[in-house]
Amino acid sequence: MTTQTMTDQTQPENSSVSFKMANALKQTEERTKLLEKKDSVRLVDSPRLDIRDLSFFYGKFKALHNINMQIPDKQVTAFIGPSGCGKSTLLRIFNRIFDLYPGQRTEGQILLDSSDILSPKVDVNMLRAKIGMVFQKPTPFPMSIYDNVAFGVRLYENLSKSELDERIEWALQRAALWTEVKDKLNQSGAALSGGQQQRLCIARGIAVKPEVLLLDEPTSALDPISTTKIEELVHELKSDFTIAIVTHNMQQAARVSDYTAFMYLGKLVEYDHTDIIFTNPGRKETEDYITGRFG
Ligand SMILES: Nc1ncnc2c1ncn2[C@@H]1O[C@H](COP(=O)(O)OP(=O)(O)OP(=O)(O)O)[C@@H](O)[C@H]1O
Repeated sequence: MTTQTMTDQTQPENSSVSFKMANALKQTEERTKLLEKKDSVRLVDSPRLDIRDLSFFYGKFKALHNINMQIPDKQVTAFIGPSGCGKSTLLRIFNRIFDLYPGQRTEGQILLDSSDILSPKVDVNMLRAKIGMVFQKPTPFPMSIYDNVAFGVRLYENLSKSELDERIEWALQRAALWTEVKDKLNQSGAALSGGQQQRLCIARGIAVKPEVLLLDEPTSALDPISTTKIEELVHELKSDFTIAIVTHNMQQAARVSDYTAFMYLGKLVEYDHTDIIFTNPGRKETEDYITGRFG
């Protein structure tokens, strides 16, 4: 049934319910057409983020071009591609960090739980509780280990002392840091090693129980042992969270991710299951990149 006939049959002229239904149907039809048209798109079984025709501008410079993809729930999606292709720009859109900078703007939509997170109506603080981010360099706040992890929880929730203690322990356990810090929770987070600091930042990120965790090159400043720990952690965390990770390290993408997106010059060139991207990519550019021929 087309949108038009649906509308005609069910709609008393001013019924907002039928109007919404017709609108939703129209959007679905448009989306289907869009997806059929594009080869750099992959639909996933249970999308957590649905990115629709997303473009991004730094002033007049268009850094991202009409990205269409879905990020699957409780899986790890890696973003790879040569320096400057737009990986970090894309990740920073997901929790609207770009809002902090004048002159940066988006076009298109990103749906989370069927609402557009790019809408001006969205409460950005609440959005950042749902979509947490961990940066390249560990960035513990200048406060104790406990207060670092409690920081976001205190902002968004009103827990009793014992509930907060429980949440801190849970987050540090999930971040595989509890046994190393449980006897020094009041010490400064800055006194931990780089790898521990990054796990502290992950604990801080998950303490508010976000739906999505964004990791922007989380191991690039770490030694190999800490890197392995974070990679194991990423694998563990996907049972609870949807994870998107930007990495320069292709072995890392191959090891930790279920899906991989290859970007080049602000475009999504190819997006597929990680084993397909690394063993049988569909595009020459992807093959050239993963075999080290450029980038
Ligand atoms: N603040 C900014 N103002 C203007 N242009 C920017 C800004 N930040 C990034 N760009 C440009 O946007 C494009 C994408 O940059 P981005 O940092 O997202 O790439 P990337 O793939 O994450 O690179 P890298 O792997 O080196 O971190 C590049 O051309 C970059 O020069």
